[in-house]
Amino acid sequence: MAAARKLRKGLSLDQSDDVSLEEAVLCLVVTNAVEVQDESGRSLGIAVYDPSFSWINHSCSPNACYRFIFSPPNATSFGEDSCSALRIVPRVSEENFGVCSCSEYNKGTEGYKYGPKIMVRSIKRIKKGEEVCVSYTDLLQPKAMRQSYLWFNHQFTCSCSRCTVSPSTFVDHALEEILASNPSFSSAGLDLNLYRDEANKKLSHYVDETITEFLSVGDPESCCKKLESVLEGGFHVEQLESEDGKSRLNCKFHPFNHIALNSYMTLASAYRIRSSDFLAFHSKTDESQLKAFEMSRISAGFSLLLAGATHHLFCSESSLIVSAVNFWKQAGESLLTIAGSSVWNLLGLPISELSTLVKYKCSECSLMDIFGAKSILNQAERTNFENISSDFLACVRSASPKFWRFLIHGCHYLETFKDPFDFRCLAHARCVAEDVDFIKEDSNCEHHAESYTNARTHIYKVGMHCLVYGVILAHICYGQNSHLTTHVLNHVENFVH
Ligand SMILES: C[S@@+](CC[C@H](N)C(=O)[O-])C[C@H]1O[C@@H](n2cnc3c(N)ncnc32)[C@H](O)[C@@H]1O
Repeated sequence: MAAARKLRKGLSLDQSDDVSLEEAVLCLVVTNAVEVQDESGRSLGIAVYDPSFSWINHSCSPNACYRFIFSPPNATSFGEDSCSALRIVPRVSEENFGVCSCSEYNKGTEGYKYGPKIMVRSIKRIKKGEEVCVSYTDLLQPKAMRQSYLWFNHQFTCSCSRCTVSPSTFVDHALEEILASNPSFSSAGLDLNLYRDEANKKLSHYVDETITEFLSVGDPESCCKKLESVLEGGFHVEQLESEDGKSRLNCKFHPFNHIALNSYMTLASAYRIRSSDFLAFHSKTDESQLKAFEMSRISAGFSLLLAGATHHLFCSESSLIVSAVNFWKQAGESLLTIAGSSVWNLLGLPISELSTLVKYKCSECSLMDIFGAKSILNQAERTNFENISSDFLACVRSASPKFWRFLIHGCHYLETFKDPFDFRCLAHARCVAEDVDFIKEDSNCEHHAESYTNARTHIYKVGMHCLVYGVILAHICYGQNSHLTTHVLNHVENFVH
């Protein structure tokens, strides 16, 4: 703004041009600014980078992504001091009228002092001459929501291949999918498409309100109740005329529906908070430790379901890799927290069992052998990523049913899934544990100890696979030295040693 005023003065424009000039500057900022987020995804404000970044257009199926680099490679903390160094300081000089590019800020001894660098990386093969695009919006939203966000925030209508293809892509269809849980409705041959929009709008509003209330008031228990009751019980769309009078259409979200995905994310964090609150506000009796453990289990269950559902979508739309990184990482961390919990002592498994656990090697894929030599990252570049990906999925798919029921015991909604990767049987049949009731009080019984050992081994195995796979994806999106890659590698190494 200062530069623009100076320019106006230089051009001898009169004061009446003030408003339009200031508007023009604000438009320039709004058009070209990007939200800067710290390493944990917290918004720090907006910044305008130089044209090599701000020339990049949006696509809902982008071939590149970006990240911010905050500190020199050896500085890891983000405390008070580094925060003050992150203030974006305007600089005015005669030549450039105060427009200071990020690359300039990062030069020389002042390097990294005034703001984060931005780095753009390809996430797909880009042919010579092909336009490089990033995403300006959340790619796990259905088309109408993406379009409305882009219109209100950037004033354009996206006409990328994902938005214009007809019929819509599998992912866009899936993100809005609802299921009729009313058999008479399905057999009447009525078209569910007619009700999809109405149902999605109505429920999206309710779920958004619940999540907003949770974020502002911070009552995780009420949030869990509300979200689970919508996910499990479904909802009524409207009264339908049928031959035998009026019948109600009862709908449920498909697990790929964007509202369901959003709810899983919220439920995973609400259960995590409930678990730590429980330990903080109750005396450390065996009972309260088991209760807190139950909440951590369910949180991990939602994380794993979210990762499984997103992976399915990612297989059709590879630009969802950025979401996949976060969800696999989150699922891996929650599972390893469960595997390393001291509560297993109460279930008859001494903590010493952990050392046998970490020696575990996967016979079906190389993912478990990598630590020691961080060669998987180089391997991921050399070998076919699809092979690594399908080996990984085969492993976690075969191991998950061996602990899934243990993990989700006590959560009615999660009990409707046979395992976190099988979306065929869906909400129709409840797959409640029939064989072993894992959480029994007589936990010293040999039979249970054996079941717990198996469950724990498989939780550890799948947790490790998820984290390592998350590292591989993070390596593709953010490069070898990214915060995420380092964070995940440290997490795994801490666990192993
Ligand atoms: C950061 S700028 C991108 C570069 C800009 N196209 C240019 O030529 O300077 C953002 C603006 O570009 C335009 N834009 C970006 N992606 C677009 C797209 N997919 N379709 C239409 N306009 C787009 C919008 O006007 C948006 O506000």
